[in-house]
Amino acid sequence: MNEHDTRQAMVELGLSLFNRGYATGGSGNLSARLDDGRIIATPTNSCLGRLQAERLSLVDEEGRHLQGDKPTKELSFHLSLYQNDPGKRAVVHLHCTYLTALSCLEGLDSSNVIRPFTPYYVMRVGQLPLIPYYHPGDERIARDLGEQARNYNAFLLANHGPVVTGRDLYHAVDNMEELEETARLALLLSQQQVRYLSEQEVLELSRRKV
Ligand SMILES: O=C(CO)COP(=O)(O)O
Ligand SMILES: [Zn+2]
Repeated sequence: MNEHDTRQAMVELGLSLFNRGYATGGSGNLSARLDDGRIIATPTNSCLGRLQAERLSLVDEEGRHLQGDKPTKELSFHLSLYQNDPGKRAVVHLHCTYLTALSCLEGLDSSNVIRPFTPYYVMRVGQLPLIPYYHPGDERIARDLGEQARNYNAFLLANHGPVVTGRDLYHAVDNMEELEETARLALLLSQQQVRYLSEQEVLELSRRKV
């Protein structure tokens, strides 16, 4: 996608996420890496439902501000994901209700917060590691995500919310929506006897990534 189309996609997807309640108020941020390595990111304190294409922040690979409004305070973790895994071309961070609820629970399995029970969770996300709590904008989020970037395409920030990546913005948003619905189901089923997918079933699904 060229710069113009990326800007349009960011505005369109931000509005769509906002209109369907995945993003509220001024929380969350989006970014996408262009072919030349520059990055378009949502400005800090912006409402994802009211983004303007020409005001989106443009930064270089090192995060130097080139154009537009001041970028998100989470720019460092977006950059760290791109720098550590060239396959990642878009990053979506939200405070969506069910994943954020999950991120506040005690006793989570930090290697994989959601044990697989539906195919698309495995096919789109696979595993969801938990990142310890740090305040929003803390450089340690960037450090931890960078260390694990190659191995995962989604992360859950403890007491905060999810970070999901993709090969473009549409892919990252679709992955995020699948993950949020999976968290909703996990909480809905928390008092029920769930038949989890077997190791063999998970292995077979992980070869069918979408
Ligand atoms: O979600 C957020 C912080 O974690 C929102 O921050 P920004 O408004 O700076 O993007
Ligand atoms: Zn946040």
